[in-house]
Order: sequence, then structure tokens, then C-alpha cells
Amino acid sequence: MTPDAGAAVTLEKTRTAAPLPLSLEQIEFSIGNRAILRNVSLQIRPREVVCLLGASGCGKTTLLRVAAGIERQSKGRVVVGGRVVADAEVFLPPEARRLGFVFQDLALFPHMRIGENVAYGLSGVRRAEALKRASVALEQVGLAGYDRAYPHQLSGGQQQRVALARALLPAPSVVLFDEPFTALDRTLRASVREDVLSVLRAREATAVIVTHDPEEALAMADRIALMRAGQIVQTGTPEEIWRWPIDLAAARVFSTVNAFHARVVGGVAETPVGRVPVGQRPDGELLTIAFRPEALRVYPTDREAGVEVAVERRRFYGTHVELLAHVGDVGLTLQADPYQVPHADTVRLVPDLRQAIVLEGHQ
Ligand SMILES: Nc1ncnc2c1ncn2[C@@H]1O[C@H](COP(=O)(O)OP(=O)(O)OP(=O)(O)O)[C@@H](O)[C@H]1O
Repeated sequence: MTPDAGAAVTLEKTRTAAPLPLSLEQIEFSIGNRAILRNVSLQIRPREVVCLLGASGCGKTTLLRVAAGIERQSKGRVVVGGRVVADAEVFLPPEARRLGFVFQDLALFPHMRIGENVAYGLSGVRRAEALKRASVALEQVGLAGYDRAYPHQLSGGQQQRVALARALLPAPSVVLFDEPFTALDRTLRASVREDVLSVLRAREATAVIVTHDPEEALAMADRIALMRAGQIVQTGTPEEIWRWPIDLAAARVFSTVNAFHARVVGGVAETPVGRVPVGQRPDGELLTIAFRPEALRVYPTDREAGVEVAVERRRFYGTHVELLAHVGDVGLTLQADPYQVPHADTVRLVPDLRQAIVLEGHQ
């Protein structure tokens, strides 16, 4: 192939591959000499809902603010829809980035009608036209006819949908959400989450959602980016992150975990609750074998299999009972069927080996 033909092929590829809605590349952000974000890279694909999940203070909001252009990164690049919006030379302000925002406080203007609040997201469009489009956007989030109401006349969940309609109206490349459901009570939160997801799907919109709630991330995300101390430590689908956490701390983000130190002998890791096959690993390798509570099945003692443990404490949660116990000097948190082991002092444990989490080293 001649060099020219090669260039043509490359050009063709560039033309046909849709640009990523948002690409964060090797982002560093410091305040004074304190590193808040350390070499963070994240590519958001079209129509994807990505949750940034992590403990308070790990840098989730800062990353969103860097993407939005509210903060400027110290190093790295932000690319929106194939256009560099921030690097060492370029820095576009938030309104020039083609991004939508939904923040925790929603920031609806209390003195403006709902229709005007939504139309506010459209700049450079005549008022009558903007209000007409706002009306359609409200219809799409299930709020047809609410144009002339004021924010205080709407419930928290409805206000959330107004904020979403406003963010989506200018057809942004990505909508950025910062803890958008925190202000809602628990019951409402689940239904508003579903509403928001169905609007995002219907509009084929792309979204990044910051949350510290693992349940929320599991329920909403196509992909979770797990953050810790200013870094993304793992990305994957909810199933991947749940089943194959990169370390014990990542496993513990989602639930209590029962962890045992083990050493490989003949492809098996021996734990106090059973032998776990670990595949082709050398003899003597140190591993940590972890089980989420539901992965250690609890039976009454009349069953032959498994190991017997004494129940030290019992908490009733309606759908299940939580039992605290010890095996050797390892504390266990177990989940049991309240009807099967009503008030047993001892129970038997049988590990579900499919659910064993195998981690390298003694963690
Ligand atoms: N303007 C600022 N000045 C000083 N420190 C800041 C500033 N902004 C953020 N930080 C610090 O940076 C770290 C990351 O903050 P950030 O708000 O991004 O965390 P977060 O993961 O979103 O936490 P939360 O869930 O509590 O909002 C925190 O330790 C915070 O104190």
C-alpha cells in the first residue's frame, strides 16, 4: 500500500468512528501541593450511563467539575464530542462545552415558571420558540402541562425531572449529574431514578452520575468507575465490579465481606469454611478468599454438610436475619432465612463456591 493510500484509510476511519461524547485523559488536579485527582482517565461511550462511585472526599465531584469546566485541571485533557475543550492551551468555559448539568440542589429558579426554567437552558433561541421546545421537553419527562406552574408547586421528584428536561433540552453531548437523588427520600429515590433512566434511554442520552451510594450505582450504571483517593481504581459493568472486585477494599464498597487468608495447594485454597478451587496457580501462592454474606449459605445443624458455627448475635431485617459469628479468629457476617433458622444458637455454613472472590496476596 502506498503512503497516500494509508493516509486515506486513516482519514476514512476518522470520519466513520463516532467521537466519544466525553473523554477525560490523564487528568491531574491539585490544590496547593495536595493532589486531589491523580492521573484519571475515563472514556464515556455514546448512550452510556456511567456512575462515578466512591467514598466522600475521593474526588468524584472534582472530576465532574473539571469535565464541566468549573475547575481547570493541572494536567491532562478534556475532550467533548471529539473537540478538545481543555488542555494546556485551551480552556472553554462550561457554557461552551455542550454538556448538561443536574446538580443536587437542582438550582431551579423559584420565581420563574417551570416552562421558563426549562427554556433557560437554551441560549440564542427566540423566547416563544424556546418555550415551545421546553413544553415538548416537559412532555418527554412526563410533565405535560406543567409549563405555567412554579417550582414550589411540584414534588421533589417532579422538580428532579424538570432539572433533567432543562439539562437535556440543548441536546448536550453528555449530561453530568452530581448526587442528584440525595435530597429525595428513600422511596421516592428509587422511582425517580427509574424515571430519569427511562428518559435518558428514550433520548439516547449519555450520562455521568456521581454517587456515593453503591446500590444506586448498581441500579443505574451501564458501567461503574470506582474512585479511591483521587484515582479510578476499577471500571466495569455492575456485575463485573460485584463479582470480580480488584481488591478487598473494592469488594467492601458494595457489602460486608467475609475474608480468609489462604495458601494454594494443588489448585485449591483451603479456608475454614471449605476448599475453594482456584485453577492454575502455583503451590504456596498466598491468596485472600472472600465471600459476601449471601455466598455463605446458612442451614440448621441437622444438615450434615459444611462447618458448624455458634451464633453470637442476630439482627432481624424483615427479608433476612443477619447473624454474627466467628470461625477461628475471623468474624463472620451471615445472612439467613428467618424461617429456616428462627432462633438457632448454632448453624452450619456451606460456601457457594461460584461466588467465592479470589484475590491475590493476604489482604
Ligand atoms: N476548593 C477546594 N478547596 C480545598 N479543598 C478542596 C476543594 N475542592 C475539593 N477539595 C478537597 O478535595 C477532595 C475531593 O473533594 P470532592 O468534593 O471532589 O470529593 P467527593 O468524592 O465528591 O466527596 P463528596 O461525596 O463528599 O462530595 C476533598 O478532600 C476536598 O476536601
